[in-house]
Amino acid sequence: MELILASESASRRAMLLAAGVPVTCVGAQVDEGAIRDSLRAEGRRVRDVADALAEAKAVKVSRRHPGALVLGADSMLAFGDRHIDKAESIAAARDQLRALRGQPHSLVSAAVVALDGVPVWRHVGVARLVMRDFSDAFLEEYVAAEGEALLTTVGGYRLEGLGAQLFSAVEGDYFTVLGLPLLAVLGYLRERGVMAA
Ligand SMILES: Nc1nc2c(ncn2[C@@H]2O[C@H](COP(=O)(O)OP(=O)(O)OP(=O)(O)O)[C@@H](O)[C@H]2O)c(=O)[nH]1
Repeated sequence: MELILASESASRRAMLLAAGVPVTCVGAQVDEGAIRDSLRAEGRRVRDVADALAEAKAVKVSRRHPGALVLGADSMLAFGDRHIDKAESIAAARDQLRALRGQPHSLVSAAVVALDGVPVWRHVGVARLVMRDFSDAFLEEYVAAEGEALLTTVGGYRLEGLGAQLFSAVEGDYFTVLGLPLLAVLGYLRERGVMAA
């Protein structure tokens, strides 16, 4: 059975391919902002919003690919009562990192698998990260070194890269931080016989 990744995330695609899961990537083109705003207005938790976005992506793409398992995903930061998404500018990313400095936050990555337009599996992974109280000079060097990459990730960091220098502690699943609760996804694919058990 073919697995389709309803995501344009290079990190998610790379994780699955590195784990030996052949995937075809198809962008979902979902209006994430509309879904996010309406659920936030209802006071929904970050994990529920991420789950709903992952479902919307998986279901939309699976309607166009009957018979295929379609994996959708979404990652967001929970910081106090704030829901944090990808920054829209380098200045905003810098401000976001300054706000997160010296504080704990959670990175939530939701995954939903859909088949023929119906969700058939879901999992939400949560990792807890503690950002060290780095200096302003460090922050400027980091922002200059990362540049546009700051806009491609939900926290403005790539843990597997320079982002490692931002943290004093990371608790939970490394893959969840990178954008996918990969171990849970692999477990499901084995259950479905897509991968050898
Ligand atoms: N490489 C890397 N990517 C990260 C890290 N933290 C978060 N991300 C990425 O941040 C992005 C979160 O944005 P999302 O809206 O969930 O996904 P997207 O990249 O817009 O892609 P779609 O699934 O098509 O919506 C994802 O691509 C995650 O893989 C990290 O530490 N390293």
